[in-house]
Amino acid sequence: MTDVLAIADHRRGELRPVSYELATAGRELADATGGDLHLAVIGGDVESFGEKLARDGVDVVHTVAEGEEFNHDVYTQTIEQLYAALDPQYVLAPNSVNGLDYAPAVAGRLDLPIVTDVVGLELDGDSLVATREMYGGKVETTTELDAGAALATIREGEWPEAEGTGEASIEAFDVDIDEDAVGSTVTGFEEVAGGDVDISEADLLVSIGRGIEEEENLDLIRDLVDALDATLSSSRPIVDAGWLPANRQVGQSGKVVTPDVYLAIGISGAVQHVAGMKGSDTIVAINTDPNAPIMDIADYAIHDDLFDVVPALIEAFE
Ligand SMILES: Cc1cc2nc3c(=O)[nH]c(=O)nc-3n(C[C@H](O)[C@H](O)[C@H](O)COP(=O)(O)OP(=O)(O)OC[C@H]3O[C@@H](n4cnc5c(N)ncnc54)[C@H](O)[C@@H]3O)c2cc1C
Repeated sequence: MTDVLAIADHRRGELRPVSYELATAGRELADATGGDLHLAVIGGDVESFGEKLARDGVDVVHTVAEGEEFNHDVYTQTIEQLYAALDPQYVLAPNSVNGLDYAPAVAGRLDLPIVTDVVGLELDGDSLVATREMYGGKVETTTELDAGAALATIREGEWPEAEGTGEASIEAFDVDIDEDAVGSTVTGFEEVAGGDVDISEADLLVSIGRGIEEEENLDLIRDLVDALDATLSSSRPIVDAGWLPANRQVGQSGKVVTPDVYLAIGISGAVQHVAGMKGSDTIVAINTDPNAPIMDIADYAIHDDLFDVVPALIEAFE
């Protein structure tokens, strides 16, 4: 009982990036326990998902052909049966909408301690030590679980995605679902306003904050977005003001994004914002305040007025 079982996440026909992050977190934990990493994908196009998930560090990918979309009862029953068959020490799930739906139920059924929204995991002797954030990221806490087994949900964007093509075997797992206990099904999706864009999938984000001052200045920013062929996102005040829809918000109460480039324009870098974008590969910040927290984490900090810099960037990129 030293293995780790991680559960991949998918929605609307696509594997979510956290699936590959789970592979990294699971590998690290399995290295510490001395066990194997099992990565399971439940439902959807399991054949193609299985191949995609067979990345470096994964020992076995278990594919469970049960339905297309997430279903609470199918997931809880399946994970219970995977647990019985594989006897893992630890179970990892995403701290996503789906993960938070089924993980507590699974922990209850398996009588496992659960720790959610984890940003770090390590072993200390026989104890699992989980790092979590409190007070909007201002305080880090550690939770020590010494039960010898546990379930943890990991925060998206905290571990790098596993890469490469490993030597994982891909095995179909036959599950016996009690249909009488399946109480709900996904019948469809309804987009919220502006829901056509998923900023968490973007490679290049132009993100704006209160520094743009007025809604009409969005036109200037949209010109830059077009010139860069980028995707527009924002800090929370922009959404609160109704200038952009909620699906554009980056941060603790918005989305976690991990683009190749994050261009922060007139954003101060409050902890709640940084929680959503610190996993970006390259951070570029434009700010008149050299002491703004965003300047500390920026790879390129442009200490200047955005109303001078943005037109110059548009001209250069057009
Ligand atoms: C529970 C909770 C959850 C939250 N969740 C989120 C979240 O998910 N996402 C989020 O973003 N926030 C969130 N917040 C809010 C967060 O605390 C900050 O208030 C917010 O991120 C600040 O947004 P901002 O950087 O756009 O604005 P400000 O902090 O006002 O920063 C504006 C920046 O623009 C710069 N600036 C001004 N004029 C110019 C100019 N002409 N040129 C260049 N720079 C200029 C200023 O120097 C300043 O640094 C949350 C808060 C709480 C309490």
